[in-house]
Amino acid sequence: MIRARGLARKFTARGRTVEAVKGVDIEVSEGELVGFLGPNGAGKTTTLRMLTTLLRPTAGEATVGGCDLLRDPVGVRRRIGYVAQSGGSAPECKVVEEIELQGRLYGLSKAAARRRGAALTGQLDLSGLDQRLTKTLSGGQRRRLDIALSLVHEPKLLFFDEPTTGLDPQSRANLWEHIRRLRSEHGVTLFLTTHYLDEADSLCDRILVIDNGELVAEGTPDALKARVSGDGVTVGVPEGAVAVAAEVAGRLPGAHEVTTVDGSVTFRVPRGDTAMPELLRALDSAGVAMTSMQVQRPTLDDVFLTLTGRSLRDAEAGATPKEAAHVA
Ligand SMILES: Nc1ncnc2c1ncn2[C@@H]1O[C@H](COP(=O)(O)OP(=O)(O)OP(=O)(O)O)[C@@H](O)[C@H]1O
Repeated sequence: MIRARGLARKFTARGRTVEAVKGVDIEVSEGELVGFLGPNGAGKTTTLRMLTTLLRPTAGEATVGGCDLLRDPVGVRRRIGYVAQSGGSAPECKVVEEIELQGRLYGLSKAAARRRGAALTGQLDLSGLDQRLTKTLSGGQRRRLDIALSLVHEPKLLFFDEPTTGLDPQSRANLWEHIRRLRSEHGVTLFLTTHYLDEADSLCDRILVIDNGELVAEGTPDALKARVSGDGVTVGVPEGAVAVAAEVAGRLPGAHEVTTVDGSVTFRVPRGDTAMPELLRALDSAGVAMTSMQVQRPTLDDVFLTLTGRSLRDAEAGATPKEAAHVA
């Protein structure tokens, strides 16, 4: 469905050149739900805008939906849907009118546009809202309308930029369900960008991790997490016993990354659950009473940290602000 080789994009603004995407290879098969994960400013939107023909690459090539990105952009556009971060509905238009208008723009007859509008409002739980002005919709409802608009021409490949940014937890969960159904019930292949770890983890079959315009990893959420060496363990002990507890923890087979913070010791071991009884015995022999204990399976943030040396959240905090002007 998507095959990109060495896709790159530079921006030059006010005499400064930014290499937003530095030559990425992307492969997405039919029926996959693939996430593009990275901090703010990593190059996700730029890549998506290139793959959807909105921005010309400065280097590289791609086929999208079977059409060549550079030689047949119109063919690409016919075969894909794109839900942009900002959405695209007109505020003073009714929901159903907006969908039907989109259908007409894609060349459907009035009757066919009406049928498509009815099918899409049903599919995306918008039936009861079809006479509402789009400006009165909630964030989640507007997102569902954006999806409906992108599906009018029945594309088999949908690009989705930050699907749930700005939504409350309930609307996010609801939107995730709709995204899953697009694939399972309607056979749509999905490529979405996100900087939410939980979103990538729960929704995607496969994740591509991008940082500073380069792909730094790719795999299923589980395979990526397996690249982090072991479970994280945090053990609480009385203030005066932290140094002894750290020494005891460091002697466990395979223990590494031992650190101490206030009244606790954290470290990694290959298997947190099997290390626990041994740690308890060893602490007991050293005369240290454990006050709390937590074992954490690796998260995607641990993956990002392992790969880049920075936490995804820190990377977000240090992101470079976007230039105001687009230099295409
Ligand atoms: N039109 C532009 N002019 C100059 N620089 C740009 C332009 N668009 C993007 N950039 C820069 O390219 C880099 C990648 O931006 P991009 O929007 O692709 O990141 P992103 O991963 O999508 O971030 P976000 O999660 O915030 O949407 C950033 O450094 C950004 O400032």
